[in-house]
Amino acid sequence: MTQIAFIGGGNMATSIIGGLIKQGESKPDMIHVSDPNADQVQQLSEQFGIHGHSDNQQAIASADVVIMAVKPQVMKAVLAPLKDTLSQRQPMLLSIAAGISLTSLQSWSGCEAIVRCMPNTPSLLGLGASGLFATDKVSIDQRNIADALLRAVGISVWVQNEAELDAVTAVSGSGPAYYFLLMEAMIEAGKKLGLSEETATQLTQQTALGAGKMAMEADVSAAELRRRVTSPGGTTERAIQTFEAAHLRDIVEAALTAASDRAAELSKQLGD
Ligand SMILES: NC(=O)C1=CN([C@@H]2O[C@H](COP(=O)(O)OP(=O)(O)OC[C@H]3O[C@@H](n4cnc5c(N)ncnc54)[C@H](OP(=O)(O)O)[C@@H]3O)[C@@H](O)[C@H]2O)C=CC1
Ligand SMILES: O=C(O)[C@@H]1CCC=N1
Repeated sequence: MTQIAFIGGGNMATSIIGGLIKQGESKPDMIHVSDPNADQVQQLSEQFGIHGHSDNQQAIASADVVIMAVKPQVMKAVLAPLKDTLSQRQPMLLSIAAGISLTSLQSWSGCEAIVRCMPNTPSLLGLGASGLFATDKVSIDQRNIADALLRAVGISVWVQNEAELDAVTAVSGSGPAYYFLLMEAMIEAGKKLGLSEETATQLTQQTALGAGKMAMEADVSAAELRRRVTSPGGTTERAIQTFEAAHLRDIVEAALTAASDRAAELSKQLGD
């Protein structure tokens, strides 16, 4: 079975480790994690029964796959002391960092087989959405391993060129935050209309879940599902008119463009 090392044991690593174990995709004994925060390492080892390390070198010592789950800003510094070992051992490197290019990852790690991936936090529940892109040095077997790792926590989609990962970041990487923002706003508005916080929260959460599930399961578009809620001359029509008058679609486009631009900017700022 594949030995996996996570460098960085934060939010995303926790989500993916949880998914891998829950789905039986990996045995706890085959997973190593390293993080400077000793409490975090202890918590992960206790929760999942995996090997915890404070030293990144120890974590990667026998890894077939090294998953880089640190913030983009520290990626170069984290890889520098590992470069000799990685160059010599040549595991597959899988980076989940926003906006760190394959060229930078290759030059900082010395690895040849590299997969860039953009997951999202619902991976914790097995409901993640990940975009992946691989160098041509990644073998079919390694590609299948990367795909299986991410499919253990949701769906995986391979993109055709590296630049598309910036768009994936904007749509699904950051996407959960947009839905949470809308939920925050609906709960606030519900309270202003007289509901208790608890009731507004319950109704908003269940409505988000129901709408998401309907969109997934229906054989018609989101636009058609929206039309079916919208009675002519009714309440939804008024709300939708209000959103359209405030140019919601333009706002969404501007927000996603800003996220995608930021991913590209990070790659320029943090690259060599
Ligand atoms: N959060 C999200 O929704 C998504 C995040 N990503 C990407 O995932 C990556 C991780 O994000 P996220 O999990 O949210 O971030 P977190 O900050 O939760 O996790 C990063 C972890 O790396 C640790 N770390 C810092 N320095 C080192 C080091 N030298 N060696 C080992 N570990 C180290 C941090 O420790 P400490 O806190 O002590 O510094 C922290 O625990 C980022 O690159 C981000 O772009 C991708 C998709 C979605
Ligand atoms: O906000 C970020 O930069 C990371 C990448 C996608 C989600 N979180």
